[in-house]
Amino acid sequence: AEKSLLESDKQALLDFANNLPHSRSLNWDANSPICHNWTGISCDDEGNRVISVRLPGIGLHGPIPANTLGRLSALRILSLRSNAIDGSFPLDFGGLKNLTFLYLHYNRFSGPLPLDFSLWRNLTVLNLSHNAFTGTIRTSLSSLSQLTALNLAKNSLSGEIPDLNLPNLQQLNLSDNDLVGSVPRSLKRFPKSVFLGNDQSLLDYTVTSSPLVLAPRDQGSRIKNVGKLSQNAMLGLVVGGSVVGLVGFGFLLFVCLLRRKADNDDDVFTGKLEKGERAISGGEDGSDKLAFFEGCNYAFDLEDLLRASAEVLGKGTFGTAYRAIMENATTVVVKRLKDVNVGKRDFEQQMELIGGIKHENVAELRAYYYSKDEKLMVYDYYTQGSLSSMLHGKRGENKTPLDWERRVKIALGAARGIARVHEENNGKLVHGNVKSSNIFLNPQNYGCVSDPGLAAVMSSVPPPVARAAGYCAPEVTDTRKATQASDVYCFGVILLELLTGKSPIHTTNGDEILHLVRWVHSVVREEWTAEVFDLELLKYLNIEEELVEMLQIAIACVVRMAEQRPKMSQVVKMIENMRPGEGSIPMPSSPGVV
Ligand SMILES: Nc1ncnc2c1ncn2[C@@H]1O[C@H](COP(=O)(O)OP(=O)(O)OP(=O)(O)O)[C@@H](O)[C@H]1O
Repeated sequence: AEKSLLESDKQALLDFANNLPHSRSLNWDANSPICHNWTGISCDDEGNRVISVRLPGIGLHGPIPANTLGRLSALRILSLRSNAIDGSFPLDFGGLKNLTFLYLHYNRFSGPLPLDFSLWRNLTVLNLSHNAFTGTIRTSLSSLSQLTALNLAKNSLSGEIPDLNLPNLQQLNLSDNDLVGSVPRSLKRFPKSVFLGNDQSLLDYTVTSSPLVLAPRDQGSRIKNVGKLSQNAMLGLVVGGSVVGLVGFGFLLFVCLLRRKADNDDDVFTGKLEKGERAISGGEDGSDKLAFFEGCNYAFDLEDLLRASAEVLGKGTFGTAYRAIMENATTVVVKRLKDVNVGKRDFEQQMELIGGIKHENVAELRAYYYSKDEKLMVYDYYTQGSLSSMLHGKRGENKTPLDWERRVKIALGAARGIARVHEENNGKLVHGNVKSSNIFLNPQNYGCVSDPGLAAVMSSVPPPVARAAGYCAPEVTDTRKATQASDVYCFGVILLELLTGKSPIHTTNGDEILHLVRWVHSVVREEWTAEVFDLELLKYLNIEEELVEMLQIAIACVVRMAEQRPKMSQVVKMIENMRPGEGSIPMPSSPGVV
């Protein structure tokens, strides 16, 4: 049955190519294997269905013939950008229920946008810019809860912009249309540039500041009542606030504590922490205290945190990370969690579990804080940044050259760290968020994993934002439930990042989004193995064998069937075997000892 599905996909593509003139020839030979040889076509791992059609700049001209591409019911990626296709948006695309990326920009499409976008629930990126679409922007776009990028620029769309409720939307462009009215509330977080080239009235709004900065005015009257310490905190925050680019983290905490303070009159602040003291907070209900872990050498408490100035490091799946610099120059990372759905007891239990992991390859949780309104975690600050920023650079900066030796150490360390996490809780703890922005370097320059076990306290694993989507094991896309096997998959993606130097989801010249795992598979399948590797690595001599060996380990980790993936402890052994010398490095703390 599967073969016949592929056969009908093939027929649909032939019908398409035979009925739409194109100035460049396609090598779509009915007798050659479609998944391997046909330009622009890729299939799923089993080779049963066509999942991606990419035909940019082929010189396609004329309308898309009806009942052709619309029959590719397993299609996830469709790119026909930069052609000369005209006519209206094909009605039969409604059958492409799995469509995730749709690129039709730089064509001559005209007529209205489809009425009902809810047909494409998985749509993540939609680019229809540089066409001649008319009519209104559809309200039904709101049903695309996965949408991260929407580009409708350079069309002739008219009317008002509907209030689109798209929480995951990160990129928007509606410029150069004939839109009127005002920018709806939901889109005021985007800069004015995305509305340029429409009616002037659209530019008359104030960009809403980051929703992070809590500054309720009515708190002002309470400030007088909080005594000396808090006045110091105020001072701290004024100083912090005067530094450009710093957000008043103190203020943030301050406000939230103030609220508590007003609610119950306990003293909010504990005294200084004795070295090594287990300081799970002294307050009556303990709700306002930072809970530190044993052996923590930090001499700071909430009061110091209050006075810290902080900078937003980034927003992640589970919340926002801040770099907080204390007055004594201690720098920590504070993670402010959103959507925690467990009670205090369960939260504490999970934090104790995570904080109890003492291992050189697991970033240590130093302290945490739980109150009704605020859940915080405190980590060391890693000055070198994450593996992600080292490999891919933040906006082109920060890129650290990583030679092969360093990459092997990072891979090995991260593998050991994840394996250690998997031993916790009677061998049941899942990391749940393995990705290169959660890998740091320990003092010996081995990889070190951060952020384990958070999924357990969160309401649900949110749909991955585009950046994280490349790590998502295929089964997790449906189940939304991370497992140890899905951690192994994510680790495999990190190995691929280390080998290729590419991001798990990367764009090619023409804004198209490629999925690293699929890309590697397609290249390896066609036996261009050498082309897979990071150019920077190819300048080192005599490492080819190790590169290929590591590639094999990576591919074993990202196999589609979860039960066929190796266990993390086996992955550690495989990497160690590649490097006989590495296996003998003693581990400072034996697993399980807290
Ligand atoms: N302890 C740390 N030291 C230095 N940088 C950090 C630390 N923890 C996080 N970061 C950086 O801060 C940014 C935001 O981190 P955060 O963990 O909130 O998001 P993320 O890693 O992108 O996603 P997720 O929430 O899914 O882990 C990332 O670039 C991350 O690498």
